Order: sequence, then structure tokens, then C-alpha cells
Amino acid sequence: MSGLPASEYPSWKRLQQIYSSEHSRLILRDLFAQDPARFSKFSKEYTSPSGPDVTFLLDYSKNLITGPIVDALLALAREAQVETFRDKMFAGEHINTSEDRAVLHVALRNFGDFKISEEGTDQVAGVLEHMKSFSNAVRSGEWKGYTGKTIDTIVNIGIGGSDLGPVMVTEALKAYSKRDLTAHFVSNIDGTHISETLRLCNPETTLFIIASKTFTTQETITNAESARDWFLASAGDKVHVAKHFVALSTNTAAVTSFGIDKENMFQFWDWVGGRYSLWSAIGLSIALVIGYDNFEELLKGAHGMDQHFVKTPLQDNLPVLMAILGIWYNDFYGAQTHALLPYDQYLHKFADYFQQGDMESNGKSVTKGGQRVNYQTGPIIWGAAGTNGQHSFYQLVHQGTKLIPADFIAPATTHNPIANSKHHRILLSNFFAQPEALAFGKTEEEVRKELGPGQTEALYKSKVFEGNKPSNSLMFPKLTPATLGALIALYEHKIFVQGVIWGINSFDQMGVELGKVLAKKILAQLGKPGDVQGHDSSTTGVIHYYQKHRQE
Ligand SMILES: O=P(O)(O)OC[C@H]1O[C@H](O)[C@@H](O)[C@@H](O)[C@@H]1O
Repeated sequence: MSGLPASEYPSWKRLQQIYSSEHSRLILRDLFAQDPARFSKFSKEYTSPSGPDVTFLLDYSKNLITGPIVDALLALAREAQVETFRDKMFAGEHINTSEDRAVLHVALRNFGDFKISEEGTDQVAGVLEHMKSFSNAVRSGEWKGYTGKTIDTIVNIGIGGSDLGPVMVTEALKAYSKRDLTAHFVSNIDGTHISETLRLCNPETTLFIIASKTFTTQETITNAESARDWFLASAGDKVHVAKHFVALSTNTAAVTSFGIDKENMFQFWDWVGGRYSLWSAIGLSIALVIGYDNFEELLKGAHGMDQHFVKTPLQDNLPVLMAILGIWYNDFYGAQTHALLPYDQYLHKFADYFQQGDMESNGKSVTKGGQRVNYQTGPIIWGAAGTNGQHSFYQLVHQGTKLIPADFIAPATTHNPIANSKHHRILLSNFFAQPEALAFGKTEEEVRKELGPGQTEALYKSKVFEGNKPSNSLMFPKLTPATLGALIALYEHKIFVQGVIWGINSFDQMGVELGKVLAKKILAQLGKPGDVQGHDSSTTGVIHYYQKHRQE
């Protein structure tokens, strides 16, 4: 964020030296054998400084680190002025320099501790109040559809940050949901998405939530128009739209011209980034599904993590520790990806959510000062809920040629203790086993002993696990709304810290623009082959193929 390329910091060079001279000696088997206190040295328990109780354990001892390496990484964070930029963010300074905006998702969950004076922050409580009364009215059945029936289905129409957060959180907190209110999420412009969803809806009992920060996003507006047409085909009179369509946006003019009453609009502000917006009015579908009180718990859990991030010295600061570990692998070990592996079915959208959160934030190659970086920035984020991943891609993680740092995440207690928690114990035994197997592997000697003599050399070799694959383990008592809030905020701040160190702007997303502009140009040329102008032969050829084969 200082705009200085990270490679210019003295500690960057020092870390390069440490990596070259020491990495061959950084063997987890040896590091654990040499130091019986390694777990207590490299693990931390988080307790929320305020609000609802949230605790979790972060065990980062299975990383390829020593005390001096952590110190050098912390020195890098200091040289990059992480604390200064963190304080600037919380003070509302315009750290999103390319768009000249403050970055204040933390103001959406500020229960009194931070003094923030940006325009609009004084309206946060009012919008929350509006969300509370509206969600209560819908959930209690007081809000009626145009024929006097209770709402039993909600459809959130949005994409990117206006979809992924609500989807991930409503899935994660399904245990808290109102089971007789069905929630659907439509994002894709592909007509299949809205069509298949509408087949499941009754116009008399469905509420559409049009979620778009800008209210200009082509996918969302097109889907919303098709939903309105479908609704009016039954309801007839436009006056009924008011009972069945609400909007979540920063753009009042566009919302009202769409035909949604101002009364039914839930406001937010340009200092809320799309991928940081689930805490804002964009969270309305969350409040509807889990109830406003649980939504507030989610916010409070995140606020606790904000306080931890602001007040805790760097060496004990969890987002900072997770960030510097990521930098160690990304920039010195050359790891290309980072896997998020929650052992909790409720968190099955967690990796999808942070694909946008991380990759749209830190997928940049130019510093804030405009210089091309000469090092790697944001990793590729991916993952799946355990144990499904074990039966698909873990083979490569264990024995492939790539280094894949991973976060294993799990609750000690399940919401579904079916068969006396047998399922959960099996699940957790895998959660404990995988990081162990990755870290310590299985030597050739162990394989030979196990198989006995007389096998082919190839078989012995194929059963060796090299081990030394790093991971974090994150465990909490139970997946509550407040715990989830803290967990999301933990990753948000991790991403922030990495962006500061890399000197990039984590809060714009210029990379999504070019494709949009080209698609608009192409849309106007799809009519006939002769209209297809100004493209390379490949693009022209594919469009011509489409024109030949389409049936409309
Ligand atoms: O909420 P909106 O304005 O519809 O934007 C939806 C999405 O659009 C673009 O892809 C990006 O800007 C994302 O960050 C954003 O989340």
C-alpha cells in the first residue's frame, strides 16, 4: 500500500537468503523431533475481546518455519508498514487510491469502538434497523404478497459480491435457518439459472431481492427484468411489484427507475467493496434466512476480530501470522495456490467465497505506485469440503509435484450429532489425519518394512509419501454465527495484510472490465456473419460457428 515493491524491503532480501541457505533443512519431521515445545510455540488460541464468545485454535506448527523465519517475516510486515495502513483503513482514509475511496466494511460491524467519520457511516444503524423490521415482518408472516399470502420463498438476484457472501453464509448457518422459508440465489446470466429457479417459485409467495451495488450489472439487471416479467404475467398490475421486489444498492436513481419503491430499497455506500459487502444491506437474505438477531451475532463476531486485528501486536496477531505464512510459500517457495479445506459440510461454499475475496483483491501485478511487480502476488484459492476432497484431489496434494499449502478448518462439535456423533468423529479423525500425513509422510524405509521383501522397486517407490507439506489447522467449538463472523474477518484481514506487503491495491477490480467491454461490442454483432468485425481470426471463427448452428 505504500506502493513500494515488496522486493525492495531489506527483510525481503534477507528472507531470500534464508530460503536459499535453509530450506533444505526445514524438514517437519526433524523440526518436531528437535523441539518438543513446537506446538505451543506455534499455535494460538483466539478469544473474542468483546461481544459474543468466540474462541478458536490456530495451530501453525506444521509450517516450514523456525522462530527466526517468523521474525524475518514479521520484520517484512513492519517494513511494509502494515500497522500504519491498517490504522488508515480503520480511520477511513482513502486507501483504495485508484477509485479514491475509503475501505470501511469494518464500519458496518462497528459496535461503538472505532471512531469513523466517513459520510454514510452514521446511517449504518438506520439501515440495520430497516433490515431488522423488514426481516421480522417477512419471517413472522406479517408481510403479505399481492393475494394476501405469506412469503415462503426468497430469491436473491445478484452476482459476485452480491451473491457469494449471502450464498456462503446462508449455507454455513443453515442450522439456524427458518426451515419453512426457502432461499434461492440466482447469479448467472445463463437463462437456465433463473428459469430453473422460477419453476420452483409461486408468484404469490415469492419475494425477489435484487442485490447490486451499482445496479448496472448486466447479469443482475437482466435476471431481475426476467423475474419481474414472470411475476407480472401472474400478478398483472405493476402496483404489486412493491410487495414482491426489494433492492439492495448504492444507486437510488437506478433502483427507482427499475420500478422498485424507495421504501423498499436498502442502502449502502461506495466505501463498501462488493466482495466485502455481506455485512451491509447485501446481507438482507442472510437476515431473512437466519433471523436478524443471528445476523447481528455474525457482525459482532467479525467486530471482535477487527478489535483483535487493531489491538494485538503483530507477533500475536492472527490475520498477520496467516498472511506472512502465505507470503513465505507464495514468494519464497514458489507455491502457486492455497487450499481452503473445511471439514464441515456447512462450509462447503467457503472456498468459493474466498476465491473472489482473495483473488479479486490480490490478483494484481502493478503496485499502487504503478510499477510492475517482480514477485508473485495473490495465490490461486481453491478447495472443497472434507472428506469429499480426499476422494478427488488429495492424491496430488500428497504425492504430486506441487507444493500446496492448505488450511484445515473444523468444529469440535457438530450441529448434527447423528448416530451418537459417529459421523462427526469419523470426519474429525480425517481432519486430524490429513495434516499429519501431509507433514510427516511415509519414508521408503517404512514402506519396505510394511510390504516386506520381494516387491518391485516401482511399488516401493509409489507408496512413499515425501511429506513436509505445510498446513494450518483451525478448530473452534461450534459453527455459530459469531464464530463464522470472526472466521470471515480473519481471512479478510489476512488478505489486507498481504496486499499491503505486496504494495498493491486490494480494493479495486480493474481486471473484470475488459471482458465486459468486449462482450458488449460482440453482443451487437451477433446478428449475421457480416456484422462480425474487428476481431482476430480465432474469435471471428468461433462466432461464425455459433451463427451457423444456433436455433432461436
Ligand atoms: O454488486 P454489483 O454492482 O452488481 O457488482 C457485482 C460484481 O461485479 C463485478 O464483477 C465486480 O465489481 C465485483 O466485485 C462485484 O461484486
